[in-house]
Amino acid sequence: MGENGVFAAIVAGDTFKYYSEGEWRVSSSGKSVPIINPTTRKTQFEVQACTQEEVNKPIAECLVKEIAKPAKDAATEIVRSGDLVAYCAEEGVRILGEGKFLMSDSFPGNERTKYCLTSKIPLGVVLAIPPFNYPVNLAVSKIAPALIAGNSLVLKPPTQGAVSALHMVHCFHLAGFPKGVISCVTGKGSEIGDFLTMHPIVNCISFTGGDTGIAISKKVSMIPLQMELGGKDACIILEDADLELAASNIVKGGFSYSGQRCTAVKVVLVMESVADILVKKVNEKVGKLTVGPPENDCDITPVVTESSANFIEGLVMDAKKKGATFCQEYKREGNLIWPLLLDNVKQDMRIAWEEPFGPVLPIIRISNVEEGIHHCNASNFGLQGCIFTKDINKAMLISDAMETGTVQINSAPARGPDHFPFQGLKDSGIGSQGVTNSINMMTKIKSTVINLPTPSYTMG
Ligand SMILES: NC(=O)C1=CN([C@@H]2O[C@H](COP(=O)(O)OP(=O)(O)OC[C@H]3O[C@@H](n4cnc5c(N)ncnc54)[C@H](OP(=O)(O)O)[C@@H]3O)[C@@H](O)[C@H]2O)C=CC1
Ligand SMILES: O=C(O)[C@H](O)COP(=O)(O)O
Repeated sequence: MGENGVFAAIVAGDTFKYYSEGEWRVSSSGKSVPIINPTTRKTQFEVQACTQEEVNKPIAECLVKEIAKPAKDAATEIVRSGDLVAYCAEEGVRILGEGKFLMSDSFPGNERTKYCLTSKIPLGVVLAIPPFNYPVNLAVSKIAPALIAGNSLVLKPPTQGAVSALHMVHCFHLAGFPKGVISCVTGKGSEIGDFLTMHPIVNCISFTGGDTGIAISKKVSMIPLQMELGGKDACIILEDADLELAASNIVKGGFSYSGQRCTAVKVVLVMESVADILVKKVNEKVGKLTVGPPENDCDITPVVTESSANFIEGLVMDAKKKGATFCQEYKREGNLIWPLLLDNVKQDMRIAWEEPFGPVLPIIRISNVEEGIHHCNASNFGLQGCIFTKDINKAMLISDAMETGTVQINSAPARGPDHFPFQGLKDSGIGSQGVTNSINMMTKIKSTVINLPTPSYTMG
């Protein structure tokens, strides 16, 4: 079985290596897969039995390098994307296999002369535009429902994240997707965006990102839009809350991927009577966050661009000038900003309203819950929110009063699991995502009506 000369590098002992990042490698699984010669029915070759981690790593490493996502989170994004595709394939079969049969005499005044058959048909071409923070997962969450519903798809990946997305597209290519079903065009959104979004062959746009989505909505013609835009997710803490649980969720919700998630906790509204204890607990946890390069799997990594870092710094300096309490010293090196909790934030500070998309979290102290609800509802955003209390009755009342697409009770905001509906009110979006909603949104209803000359029940 041995290979000689130029091919020696691709074999380890009797087993062929696998190829990743320009190198021939041996799997950490220590296992191999036999390839049986159909003629002799004996093992002819052995190849590496790669682990799931090794399969994911080529894409995941791009995420680390391109968007500074911590290594563990990058691998999670890839696994999550694979799971989403698998679930979508099943859900598509369920949803698209369904139709409806309606009879005219079930509506007042009609006879049984019409049989209506309805089914779902594809829209045509779906344009998918994901943002930098989930260039793979938020691409797949658009690609999978579009394809299972029978559409073809054009992906315009975020510039920062494009290489990760290209690797993901290659997986679809390797899986044998027919030519032309998926296209992936790269380039700056500011340069090719209008051409794509206003292109006459595009029948639907699924977009995730910032205010750009609002501009697109105003420009495009009469096609279905799915827009997931910014958020200023509020976290309301009542007096009876489990403060340890709340503190853990505030840190996880506010600082994971350095706050660069639309669903990040972006303002904490805490009852004054428990504010000191909560702030102490949150500070202890913030102190344990590691700061540094994504390759080292640090919790806080450089934010995506220098202009993002400058924007975040602008919010911090505005809060400083207007008297916010700094729980940590503000520290920045290049794009790396150390996690910062700002206490006693007031309504006139920009950070009370704007989303930093960075590791900086404001705390507003409130004297009653209505104040918290009012702050949440006064925002132009309405993505998610969360409430911490042990009183489920109160939580339900507050949830109903909050003008956000989702309210989490006793947990930080989050999009997943990916089959849950995900939607924003007001400037946070149009339509609803989640596997089922996306499949439905990317199809049209088609009816065929059979007309009988005489009512069917008159015979016999
Ligand atoms: N609701 C949600 O799920 C999310 C919301 N966000 C929001 O987005 C903000 C910033 O994220 P970011 O990714 O920079 O958002 P952007 O809106 O700037 O970019 C999102 C996507 O749109 C593309 N794009 C840019 N200009 C145009 C255009 N004129 N026409 C069509 N496409 C265009 C970008 O491409 P290119 O990279 O080439 O510019 C990118 O692929 C955050 O502050 C947050 O508010 C972000 C992530 C998720
Ligand atoms: O774009 C985003 O930031 C997301 O849609 C949030 O997803 P997550 O809650 O799973 O991080």
